[in-house]
Amino acid sequence: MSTVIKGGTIVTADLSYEGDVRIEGGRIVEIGANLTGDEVLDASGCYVMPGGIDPHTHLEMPFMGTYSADDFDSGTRAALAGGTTMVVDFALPSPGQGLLDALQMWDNKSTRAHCDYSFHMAVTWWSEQVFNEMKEVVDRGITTFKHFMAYKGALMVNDDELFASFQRCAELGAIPLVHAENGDVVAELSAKLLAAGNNGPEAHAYSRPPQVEGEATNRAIMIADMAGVPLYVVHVSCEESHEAIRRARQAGKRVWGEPLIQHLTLDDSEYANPDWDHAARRVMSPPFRNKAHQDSLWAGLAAGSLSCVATDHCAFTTDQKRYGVGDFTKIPNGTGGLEDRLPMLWTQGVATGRLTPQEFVAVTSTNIAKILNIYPRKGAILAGADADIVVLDPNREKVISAKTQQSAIDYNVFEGMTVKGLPRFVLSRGKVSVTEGAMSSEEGHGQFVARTPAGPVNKALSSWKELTAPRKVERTGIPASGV
Ligand SMILES: NC(=O)NCCC(=O)O
Ligand SMILES: [Zn+2]
Ligand SMILES: [Zn+2]
Repeated sequence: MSTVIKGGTIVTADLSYEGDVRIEGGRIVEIGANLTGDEVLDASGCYVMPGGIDPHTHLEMPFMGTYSADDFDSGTRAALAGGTTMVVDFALPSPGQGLLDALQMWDNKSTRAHCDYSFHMAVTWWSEQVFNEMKEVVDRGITTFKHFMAYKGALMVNDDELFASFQRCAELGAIPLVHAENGDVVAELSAKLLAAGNNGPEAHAYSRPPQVEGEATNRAIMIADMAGVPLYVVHVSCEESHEAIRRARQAGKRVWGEPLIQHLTLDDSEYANPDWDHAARRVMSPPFRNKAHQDSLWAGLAAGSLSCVATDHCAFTTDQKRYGVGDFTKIPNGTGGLEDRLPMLWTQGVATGRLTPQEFVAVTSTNIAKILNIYPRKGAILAGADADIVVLDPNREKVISAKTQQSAIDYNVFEGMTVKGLPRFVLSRGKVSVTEGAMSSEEGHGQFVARTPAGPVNKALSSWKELTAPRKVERTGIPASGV
């Protein structure tokens, strides 16, 4: 059985050209003119692009006394509906829990996935057990380790733990990720705000000013540099953090920054909304920022100082958000976005001229595939690549509404916004999973994507570090001790 995507414009991270794409056995087998197949998908007037890869999701994650509401069923349906064909979710051991134990939990949950997926492993505490299990985790194809510099008293790790874990990542050819916010300062500011009676959702934003993010980003960059390892900074929301990444990259450090579609398109005026639910639904860390920070993030995507657009999809229902009535620190942190990332980025990025279609592909798919060392199996339209494809119709439009979304929650932070640029078809390893908004995906179709460590950047960096490592100077004729 073969499928041909016919008559579209193929757009990759570096090229745009007319061509048909033939798929067999879940892979792209041929690209050319006038191809034939058993099934034909009409892509005329559309862009044929690598399916989106969302490198940052939290599906059915235990967090702040509850579980995020989208699981691998609804979450990956939402992904596919919006043109995302792979998600990378965070396996999150609770402090004291083994990494392999947590991995087993995530393996069990992910059997419901409709699209392919991989995991990052979180390092939420440090011990000999964690040190040892990191090797086994890498051997199982998980080569990225996330560290929370915030959430003091829960997931946060301190600088000595960061340094130890980063050095272990360097040895294993793995990449550390950081949630960069100064958790000590956030805890102090939160307590101060609460003591002053400032307990509404807007206080969440006051407790996490851009400085806490800029400071932690810079600290993580320097610690990674000393450990001799690349660094990936998740949910970069502000100029302070972007500036630290930009400066590091200009100095030759291997650092990637990931803004979220929410931070690019929604701003902090949301927290001033008089409706408590409206504001609380938008509580996430880092919080939404002002327009100047948004401009910085857009500029970073165009300039290449920021690399990937993610969602940090961590959706909680309104009832769950209400755990924090009277105390903003108890509002579960997180927002949704999986279904909306590509259409929002196309509408507000490509249609406005802030990004080219090629840059769109780079920041939604190809760059992260390269960082994760799964390119060109993922993130590419090439013979041999997995047929994870979005056929994007630049003229299809809709108004975003919670009523028609795949996500299990009862609202959408982009509610009422018009998006133009929607999938006509979405294919997951060759399976047509979405046709003009109608779902035909299959629970359990998604497969785990194992990754290999020591990608090109890790290799280059370790060669450089080895070359420039401290070396003892061998001397002859050393004078006698002066004592
Ligand atoms: N971002 C957020 O508020 N929630 C999800 C967990 C995290 O990434 O910090
Ligand atoms: Zn985070
Ligand atoms: Zn996250």
